[in-house]
Amino acid sequence: MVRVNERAGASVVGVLRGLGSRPRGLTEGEAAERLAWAGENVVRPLPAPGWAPRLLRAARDPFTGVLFGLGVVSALDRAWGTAGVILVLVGVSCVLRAWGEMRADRAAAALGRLVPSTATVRRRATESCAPLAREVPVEEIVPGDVVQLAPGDVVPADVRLLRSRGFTVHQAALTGESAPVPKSPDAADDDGRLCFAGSDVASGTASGVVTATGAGTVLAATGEPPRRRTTAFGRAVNGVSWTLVRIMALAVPVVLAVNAAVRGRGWETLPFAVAVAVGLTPEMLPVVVTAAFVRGARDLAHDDGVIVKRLPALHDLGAMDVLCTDKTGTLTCGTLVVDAAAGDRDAVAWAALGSRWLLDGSDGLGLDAVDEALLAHPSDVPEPLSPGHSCVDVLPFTPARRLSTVVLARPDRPGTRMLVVKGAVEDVLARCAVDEPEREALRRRADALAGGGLRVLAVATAERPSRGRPFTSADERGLTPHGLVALRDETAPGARAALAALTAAGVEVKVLTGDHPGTAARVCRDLGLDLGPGAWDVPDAACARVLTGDRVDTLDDEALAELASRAILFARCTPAHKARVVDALRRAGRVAGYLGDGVNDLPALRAADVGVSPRDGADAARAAADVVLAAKDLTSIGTAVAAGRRATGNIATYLRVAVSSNLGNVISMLVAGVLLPFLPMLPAQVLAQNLCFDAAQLAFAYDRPGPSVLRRPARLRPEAFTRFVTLYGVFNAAADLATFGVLAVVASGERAFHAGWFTENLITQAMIMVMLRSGSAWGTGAGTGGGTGPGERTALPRPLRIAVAALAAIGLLLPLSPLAAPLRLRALPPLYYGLLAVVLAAYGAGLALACRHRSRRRHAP
Ligand SMILES: Nc1ncnc2c1ncn2[C@@H]1O[C@H](COP(=O)(O)OP(=O)(O)OP(=O)(O)O)[C@@H](O)[C@H]1O
Ligand SMILES: [Mg+2]
Repeated sequence: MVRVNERAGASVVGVLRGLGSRPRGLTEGEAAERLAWAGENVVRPLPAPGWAPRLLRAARDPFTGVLFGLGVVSALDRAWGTAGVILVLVGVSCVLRAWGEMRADRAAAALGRLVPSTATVRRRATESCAPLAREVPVEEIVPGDVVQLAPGDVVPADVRLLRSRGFTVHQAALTGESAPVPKSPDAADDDGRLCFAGSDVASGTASGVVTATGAGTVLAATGEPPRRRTTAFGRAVNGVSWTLVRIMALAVPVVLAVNAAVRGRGWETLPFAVAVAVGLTPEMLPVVVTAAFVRGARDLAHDDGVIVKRLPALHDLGAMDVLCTDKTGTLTCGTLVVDAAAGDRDAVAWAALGSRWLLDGSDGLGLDAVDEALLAHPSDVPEPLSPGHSCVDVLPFTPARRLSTVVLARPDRPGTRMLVVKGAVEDVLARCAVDEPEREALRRRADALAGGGLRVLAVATAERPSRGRPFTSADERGLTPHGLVALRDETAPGARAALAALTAAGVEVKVLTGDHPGTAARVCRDLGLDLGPGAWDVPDAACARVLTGDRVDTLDDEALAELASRAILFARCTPAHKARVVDALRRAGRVAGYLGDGVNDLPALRAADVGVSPRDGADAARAAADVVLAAKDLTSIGTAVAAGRRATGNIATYLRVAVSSNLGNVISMLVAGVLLPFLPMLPAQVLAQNLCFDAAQLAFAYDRPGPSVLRRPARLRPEAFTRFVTLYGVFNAAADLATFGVLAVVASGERAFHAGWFTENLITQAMIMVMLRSGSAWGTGAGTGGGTGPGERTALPRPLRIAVAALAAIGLLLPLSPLAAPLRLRALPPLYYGLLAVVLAAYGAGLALACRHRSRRRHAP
């Protein structure tokens, strides 16, 4: 029935007629009917991928690539046993990875649904009723609905504009382009008249008729939105993966060369060399990662109402070492009150007049806290204009302009128009025609008021001859100032404590605001952020801790990265400045979070490693954020950071334990391969052992890391990781070699050797699972290459206790069970177990000593 987008070019009347709608909107009955045939307005850029694409994507990971390569090499060599084992490993790891991703996507989608979004539509109860603007869930929008749009809204469907005022949108979700694009019903082409689902309203207000919903929108047709750059989590996992891949690739030639040099063996050692390399893979990584994230995100949603929309953001939260936050509405309450005594009566009256016309022209939409405060202020002065005047145009506020203008027509002077301009003091004064001393005096007064923590606006007016074309920002010139308006904004309760807690947890806090540096500096000091000595208005040297947007503009990327690391407060920032500062911090190697609630925070929310928005922030801010906080309660960000660190700590524990024991095995296999006349481990045994290890290590997703993990940013650091696994890998190999010695004395034959090593391997693995986890009684191995202080032990959670006990039991009992024969293992003499106990005791003592030594070194002053 209603074909849509191609009608965009038609006249407003034509479009409305084509859609069976009217400027007053649909009736509730019509809307319900249309919902039934058009379906819910759910824009899903791509249907959730099925198994095949997921498996393909899983196969693209570096481990799978190496494993697959090794499998091909084995097959070419006709080593069918090894090739078979590898094939099983590749298959299992791809399936697990795909399954993990599916679970993660479902969990994220379920969490995402907890953050509902709404849109404002104009509808009528019945045909004869007056239209009412009301909020409806975005899913209930139908073609023909008349929607109203204001700054911070996400455009809910494809919309043909009917009316607009200074309307601009970000189309980043569609085009990746971040600058706001103007839209108007009078634009020359379709692109200018249409707003697309998924765009964010940057400034101004508009109403429009919905031309397409759900799968019919351009967003649905375009497919996946432009991908964000690699996240901190992706970088960390890549770093660790490639370290392992390098070791794996090195293992094959080393095994071949050593065997050739020492034993004079040729290519026949290839299958064995391959098995050694395969032994290094941490196959369970994707499963442990998903389980840790899903669990962390569920707990956060359940206990604290914090929604993690992109699961790896949990790692990025834990890894975050700098949090940039906006000020107004985030660190402050955002409920402004006019301070009449501090400002000028004349200015307050003019500003209130401007706000009133803004309200009138926008159906109450698009008013921000400043205008609301002015409207709420009880007027004690007469109207500055005689009654009967009307508003003919509006140049709305944008964070880049920092001012707003209403254009009024006066009945007493028909040929002229009156411009009423209010905005940031610097920006308004720059447009005023006054002599230097007066300008300077106003500026000084504004600085003094700002220094007291007040938000200050300047108000100015001008008369212009009326003319045919609309007024533009070029007309905001030669103004006459009317003085200053001062507004009070209390700091948010709990903000000081929350910032202190973040700082104590190793997260540096920086404030990025569009406000005056004086006002912002005062708020920072009130919240306990140390800005150092010196005044904000002395550039650079005196106070490097405060930077303004103007100064940011003069710096190249390198200089900005350096200064941004030192500065605490960035004032008079446009949205672009905020994003540039966040980018600079990331370039300087920091993991940067951004906390913000408004349209002026959107580019920065997208630029950050992790974007955080409060639930009552603008729709667009919530849509752009990775994490949505329950309320304006800043303490919950600390809770979310702790959850992120816990999840990362568990992943790191898994990696450390899995890779140290695997590396230990590789070293032992290398040595044993040279010493023994037979293979130290058969492919089937490698697989059985891997399966046991993998199953047991899944329990790490349910570990509770020690408190030290929560004390500083938790990052997977490839270098620290490599050092750690090398040290404990060598330890592990030493225990293996001691066991080989024991076996040489008490056992004879291939099967006994394999059985002896199998038992020792599983028990040592159980031991390091207990001893190398963070928060263990042996005081080591914390989070991510870090260390646990003395007395920080946390009890072994139940899943881990069961896993460890089962692993040790299988190690002891399998060679005695009926499974021993198919695995080509054999029972061992009792003497072996006695001697093994001695080896294990020595290994345990050695581990404990090494752990203590490491942790003492870390905690040395
Ligand atoms: N409705 C408004 N009308 C006119 N000027 C405004 C209005 N709102 C804000 N301003 C001025 O523009 C400046 C920048 O506003 P912007 O919204 O970018 O940031 P902010 O609200 O001050 O701070 P934050 O970035 O911390 O949210 C304000 O400091 C104020 O001087
Ligand atoms: Mg804000």
